[in-house]
Formats: sequence, C-alpha cells, structure tokens
Amino acid sequence: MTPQTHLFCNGEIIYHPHFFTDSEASQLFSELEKDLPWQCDKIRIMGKEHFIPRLHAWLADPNIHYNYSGIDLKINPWTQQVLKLKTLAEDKSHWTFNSMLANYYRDGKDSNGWHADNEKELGRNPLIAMFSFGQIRRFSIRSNENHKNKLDFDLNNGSLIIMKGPLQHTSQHCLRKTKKKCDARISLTFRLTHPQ
Ligand SMILES: O=C(O)CCC(=O)C(=O)O
Ligand SMILES: [Fe+2]
Repeated sequence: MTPQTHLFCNGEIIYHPHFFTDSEASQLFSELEKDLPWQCDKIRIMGKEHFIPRLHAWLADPNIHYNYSGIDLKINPWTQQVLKLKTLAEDKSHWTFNSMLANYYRDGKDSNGWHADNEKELGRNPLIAMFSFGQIRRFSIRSNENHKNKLDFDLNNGSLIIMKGPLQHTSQHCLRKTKKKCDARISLTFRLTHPQ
C-alpha cells in the first residue's frame, strides 16, 4: 500500500498505516511484550526523583550507548525478531540503523512528553523509523517556531512512521496521555547512533 507523505518543517514524515496486518501486528506485540528486557527508570526533576511514565529498552550494537535526561540505558543485544524488523525498517527508509529504543506504554497515563530526537550522538538530520504495536495512540509533531503548526497521527497497530531530514532540529514530537480506555502500546524507534 502506498504510504502517506507529509512535508513538514523542512523535513518529511512518511506514514505506512498498515505495514503489517492486524493479526501479524498483534502477534508481534505479544512477542515483544514478553521478550524485550523492559526497564523502568527514574529521572530527577527539581531535585526530586520520578519514574518516567513508560518502560523502555535499548537494543544496540556493542558499545552503542544512549544517555538521555540523565538515564544511562543498559545495552541489550539484538533479538532475532528485532533484527528482522530492523531490516524491514532499513529497506523502507533506505538507511542503516545500529540501535533501537523500545517504549512500552502500559495505559493512557503513560506518555512521552514534547521532545526532539536531537541528542548529539544522533548527529545532523537523523532519520528515525518507528513501528507501533497494540493500542492506537495519538502521536503529534509541532513546529519549534509555531507550536500551533502541528500534525497528528493516530498510529495504528502494525504501522510504520519515518521522520527524516532536518525534522529533529525544526520540530518536536510527543505521545500524549489519554483519559480514554486504553490498552498497552509498544513502539520501536530505530536509530543510527554515533559512538562518542
Ligand atoms: O512512542 C512514541 O510514539 C514516541 C517515541 C519517541 O518519540 C522516542 O522514543 O523518542
Ligand atoms: Fe522521540
């Protein structure tokens, strides 16, 4: 199926709403939920420690570290299944990846606040490819210059979204909380991380 392409903030967003069928995606969700080494980390905000509102896991080539908001993620080895997904993401995005940050949102209270994937180890104009499995959740992208200039995507079970070009330097994205009844969602965000 042809993807939807959006030109936004000098970058490009390519959305494949049904990269996997619903039943393939639900099977992948169950396996990832069981197999990934989920960890729950705390960050310090104004001197107080808080759990981040999601679980996460970092799978990467040896020596590819990721550190954000003071969290030093443990490096876990690739699993066969995630390697297959990495190859599919590479084929679709014409890019190579050496690392993947997985997020597990347990319910509607779990979220990911406004941020850009612009850490220095991601380099200039990083391409990010993200698969979504499980609960449909709203993912928003807004311009740094004008927060009202915003795109919303209700990311399907089994979808793939690719953010490319200068997007991480010109915009931010988030996964908002919701009060609606909400099951769990997993996102896999593939990245090319440069060793520092
Ligand atoms: O899970 C999502 O929808 C967003 C994930 C994300 O932005 C990230 O991992 O950097
Ligand atoms: Fe992100």
